[in-house]
Amino acid sequence: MSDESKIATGFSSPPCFAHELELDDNGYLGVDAQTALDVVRFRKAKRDELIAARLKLTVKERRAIAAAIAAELDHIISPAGGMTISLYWPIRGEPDMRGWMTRVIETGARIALPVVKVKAQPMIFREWTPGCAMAPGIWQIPVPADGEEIIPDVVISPLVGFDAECYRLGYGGGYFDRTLAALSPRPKVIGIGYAASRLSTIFPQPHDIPMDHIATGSGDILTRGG
Ligand SMILES: Nc1nc2c(c(=O)[nH]1)N(C=O)[C@@H](CNc1ccc(C(=O)N[C@@H](CCC(=O)O)C(=O)O)cc1)CN2
Ligand SMILES: Nc1ncnc2c1ncn2[C@@H]1O[C@H](COP(=O)(O)OP(=O)(O)OP(=O)(O)O)[C@@H](O)[C@H]1O
Repeated sequence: MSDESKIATGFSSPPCFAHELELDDNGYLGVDAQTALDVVRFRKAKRDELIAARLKLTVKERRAIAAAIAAELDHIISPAGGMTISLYWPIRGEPDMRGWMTRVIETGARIALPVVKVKAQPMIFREWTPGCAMAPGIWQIPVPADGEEIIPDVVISPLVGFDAECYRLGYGGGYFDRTLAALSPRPKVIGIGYAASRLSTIFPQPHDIPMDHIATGSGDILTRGG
């Protein structure tokens, strides 16, 4: 601790900022309105920047990174019969993991995709198999057209950005955070994205749920708290 803050507070531990927290409409602790607005602005600017940067990668580069991420995923979770793993249908330059999804099914594991049934609510998951009937979901992203709701053991989520604490920056809908908050027991959560999408911090807010691992195909798998 710096001498300056010791002098300022007279205490040997950092000051408590609990008085700056308040309950929002959802009943959870939030930061003050100005801070929340600053974070929203920062995230929007970073999203636009990071998506534009990854769209500049060539198809060949993106393919090589997706293959390296697949190898890291095999290392982290070893897909096998009895497991249900959720992934995503790639958009806007996200790593395309559809080849790996098919290989995972060959191990006997099941693949699920997220479905936004109600805007600004937790997503549900439906099983995906190669060639299954698909229908356009939110943002026209294809989702399995029908099938019962299933609960994944492992959720693999695409990252627009991430930080060293394994916090995720997504598309600003709060969908993964809401979904993870609603799942009990909580699945293992792995974020995947590009090494160049790393930020020093995403300024985590009370609603942000960190990933357990982040794989970028760079050979350096991030583990929360590790
Ligand atoms: N490929 C893929 N599929 C996915 C996700 C993903 O990240 N990647 N999702 C992962 O979650 C879900 C969709 N995520 C979405 C996130 C935001 C908005 C959206 O409407 N954003 C608003 C801004 C929100 C706001 O500011 O309140 C917008 O762009 O206008 C839509 C879908 C489900 N499917
Ligand atoms: N558990 C929750 N309950 C209620 N609102 C939430 C919850 N999680 C997130 N939100 C809301 O969603 C908004 C967007 O969150 P955030 O910026 O973290 O989205 P994101 O993780 O980038 O998006 P996505 O997961 O959709 O890709 C937040 O400002 C917050 O109001």
